[in-house]
Amino acid sequence: MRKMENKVLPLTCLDLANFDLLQSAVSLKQACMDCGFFYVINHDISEELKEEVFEQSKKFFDLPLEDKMKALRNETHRGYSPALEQNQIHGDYNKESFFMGTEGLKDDPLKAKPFYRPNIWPDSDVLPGWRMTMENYHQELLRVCKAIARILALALDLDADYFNTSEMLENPIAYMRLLHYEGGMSDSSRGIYGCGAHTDHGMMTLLATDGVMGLQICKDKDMKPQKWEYVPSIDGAYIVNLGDVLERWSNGLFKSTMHRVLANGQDRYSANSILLESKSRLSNRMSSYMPVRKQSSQISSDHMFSVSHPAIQRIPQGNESISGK
Ligand SMILES: O=C(O)CCC(=O)C(=O)O
Ligand SMILES: [Fe+2]
Repeated sequence: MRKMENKVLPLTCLDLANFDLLQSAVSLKQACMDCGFFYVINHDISEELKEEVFEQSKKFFDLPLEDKMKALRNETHRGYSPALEQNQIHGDYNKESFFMGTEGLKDDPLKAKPFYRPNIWPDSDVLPGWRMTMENYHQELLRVCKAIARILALALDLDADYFNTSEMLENPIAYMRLLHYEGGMSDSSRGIYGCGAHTDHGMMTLLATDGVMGLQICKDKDMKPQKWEYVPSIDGAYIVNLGDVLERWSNGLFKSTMHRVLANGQDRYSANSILLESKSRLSNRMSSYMPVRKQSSQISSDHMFSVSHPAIQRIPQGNESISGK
């Protein structure tokens, strides 16, 4: 088995209590261009709620498999996904998960769309209060995502509320996932990981873990040999990473960085929320988004085509200042 590298990566910390949004945007821009991973603090999600989520999550995963299978994941990607069902680049090892998404409100035409269908829940007699805790937490994560989106918009030289419109984040497609990695050891030589190397597909992901180390990122996937660095969890902070949607919109300026989870023999629990926005999924991308020329090698070759958001036609590069609006 290959020796695991223990290097820990220092990351930018975005403080949502900082009133100087432009100052936040400047340091966030640098973090987004560097690796797209950062921490967020002063988000106002209570520790009690987060602890309750992890407790309830553990209760669910501790249920007998036959009970968990009653909430089996359906075609709209909601519900329970047993271990070894999800294969990414290499097989994920002993990872089980539970998915929930945003639901359309009563009489909302969006309700008919697959991304807004009803969730699947464990039996409330078996896990009382479970649904309410998760719905509450999901709303809180969305609130934080929207606050981060304002600063990301400023970092892209757009209006702070650019993403917070009814077409975009006011009706977001947002999934929350509870994850449980059950013991086991990763073995790179056999391609066995807690979670194989991947980038996230959405706009951004917010992640909380139970503190057991495992998440690693690879800033340069073309470097040989690849260098993987640990991203530890920090008390009171969430880990945020940008996904492929934002990398495309920004013409590759902002990074959706490859990451994976190593299993180190211990059980590990995490919860993440992946935020998409509604328009890119519900309408034809090519008619909504203007195709632009690729910017040198900034866009990875596995992207079929490059689309940038119409408003993001020219993003200040490197040291150029952000004007704010
Ligand atoms: O569990 C983790 O720490 C991260 C999992 C992850 O990257 C994902 O689910 O996309
Ligand atoms: Fe991920």
